[in-house]
Amino acid sequence: MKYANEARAEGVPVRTGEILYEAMPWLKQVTGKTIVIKYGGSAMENPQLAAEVMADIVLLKILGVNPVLVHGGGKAINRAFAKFDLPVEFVDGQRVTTDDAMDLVRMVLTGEVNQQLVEAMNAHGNMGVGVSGTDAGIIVAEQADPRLGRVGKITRINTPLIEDLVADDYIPIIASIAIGEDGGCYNVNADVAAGYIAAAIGAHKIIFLTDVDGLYENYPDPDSLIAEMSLGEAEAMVRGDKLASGMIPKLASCVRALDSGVSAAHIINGTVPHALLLEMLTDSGMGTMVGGLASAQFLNVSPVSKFAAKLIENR
Ligand SMILES: Nc1ncnc2c1ncn2[C@@H]1O[C@H](COP(=O)(O)OP(=O)(O)O)[C@@H](O)[C@H]1O
Ligand SMILES: CC(=O)N[C@@H](CCC(=O)OP(=O)(O)O)C(=O)O
Repeated sequence: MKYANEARAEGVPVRTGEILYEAMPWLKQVTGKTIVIKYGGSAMENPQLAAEVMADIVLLKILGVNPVLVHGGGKAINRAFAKFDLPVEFVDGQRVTTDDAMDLVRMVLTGEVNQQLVEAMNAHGNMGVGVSGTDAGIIVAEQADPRLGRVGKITRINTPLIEDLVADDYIPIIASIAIGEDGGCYNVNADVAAGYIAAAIGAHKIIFLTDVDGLYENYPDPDSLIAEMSLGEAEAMVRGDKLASGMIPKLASCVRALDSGVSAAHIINGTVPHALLLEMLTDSGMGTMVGGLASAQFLNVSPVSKFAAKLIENR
């Protein structure tokens, strides 16, 4: 037997109840909704953290959210390229991919990264289903530019498999490989794939988990980290020349998703423990939110303004 006083003396956190309660308004906004989560290779480097991200996604599912995970694995691909002495070259955030390199990219994304995520997620109940974008023709593409080799430009998303998995309460884990209109397969940037998928399935939100705190207007000046920006501001930034490699496809994807009716796009730091939960279920939120607001503001704005922004976003 144990007395209640002893339990308290061991430090039952009084704040826990308040924290759980704080989640209620946010949960009401997202429960039953489909959220596309793009998990980038940069934020997956620590396997322990990656396992925690998978656990958080399962928790969101248990709470009634329908997550659809789209993943990259650029760093793992770079390592494989180094092993086979293949040159790593990017043009506007897209990897130049020869025919031989394509086999390696597919092997790493579908055979290695995808299955690691499935394994980590399914340690918490068998909800995760790993698929390649080629399965059931989820991602269909054609050659983007002959100079990039087998890099795909997405022409279509076939949604039935994703929708069936979600309806059956599974969590799709999708590797960014596309089936070619002309046969074969294509390497598709995972940010781009996530934006197209979010648009095609009519997701409520899209969240990019990366390895920086969000989008910086003048990277890496810490004072230029953007808390909120409108669709118009994001479009202007994509058209401008300030964005560097990794953020070009991410912000362009935010724009595509918002243009297609997704209510908000977030770029957050996936290396912060429980970043997804903090963004989705707390008053403070995290990172950069695109959409729903008229003008860009920086992170040192008062928390009240972020709170108001969230309310507007969720209308
Ligand atoms: N304006 C910017 N704001 C934030 N990060 C930027 C910016 N420009 C370039 N970056 C770089 O983008 C990287 C994230 O993109 P990337 O490496 O492709 O990540 P992921 O694997 O998550 O897709 C950051 O680590 C950072 O170095
Ligand atoms: C065409 C293209 O660039 N494809 C990407 C696919 C993986 C990816 O996008 O990974 P991250 O999300 O980690 O960046 C690549 O080969 O790196």
